[in-house]
Amino acid sequence: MSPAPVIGVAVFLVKGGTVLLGRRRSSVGHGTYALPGGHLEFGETFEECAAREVKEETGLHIKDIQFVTVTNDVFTEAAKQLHLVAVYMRASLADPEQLPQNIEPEKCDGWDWYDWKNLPQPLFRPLETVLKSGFSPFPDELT
Ligand SMILES: Nc1nc2c([nH]c(=O)n2[C@H]2C[C@H](O)[C@@H](COP(=O)(O)OP(=O)(O)OP(=O)(O)O)O2)c(=O)[nH]1
Ligand SMILES: [Mg+2]
Repeated sequence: MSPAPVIGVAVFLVKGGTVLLGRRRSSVGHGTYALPGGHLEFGETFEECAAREVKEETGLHIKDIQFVTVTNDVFTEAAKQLHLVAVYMRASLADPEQLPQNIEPEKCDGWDWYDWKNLPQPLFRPLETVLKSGFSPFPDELT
């Protein structure tokens, strides 16, 4: 039988015209740039999951957490079949001075801020899907 779809929550953490990205070391999307995020746990709201995952992966505290968009991707070429629903949230730093730390180096090569108009390549496929749809995490006045 096919495995059940998995629910991920990913966060567009924005600062000026930049977003926080890290290169994945996980088997799914290894070597691609992705947003901080992780799997929704039982009983969590999307906002709770976003705040928890960003804290666990980068040490950063976030605020103004809002739902922005959702993707639905099926990875069939991987050894393990994966159907991924990702809920994207947007947030900002609770303290603009706080710096990201690479708390889970086995999962990520490190975090950095990237200009939205000049993103690194390759991007994690679900994130690529979001971009291709024309989505921007920035309010009109910043783009
Ligand atoms: N981190 C992250 N995950 C994403 C993005 N887009 C997307 O579909 N996802 C999906 C992939 C995963 O199946 C799911 C969770 O992300 P993850 O692979 O970082 O999971 P994780 O190990 O940090 O989570 P956990 O099992 O510790 O809770 O969300 C994205 O841009 N960033
Ligand atoms: Mg993660």
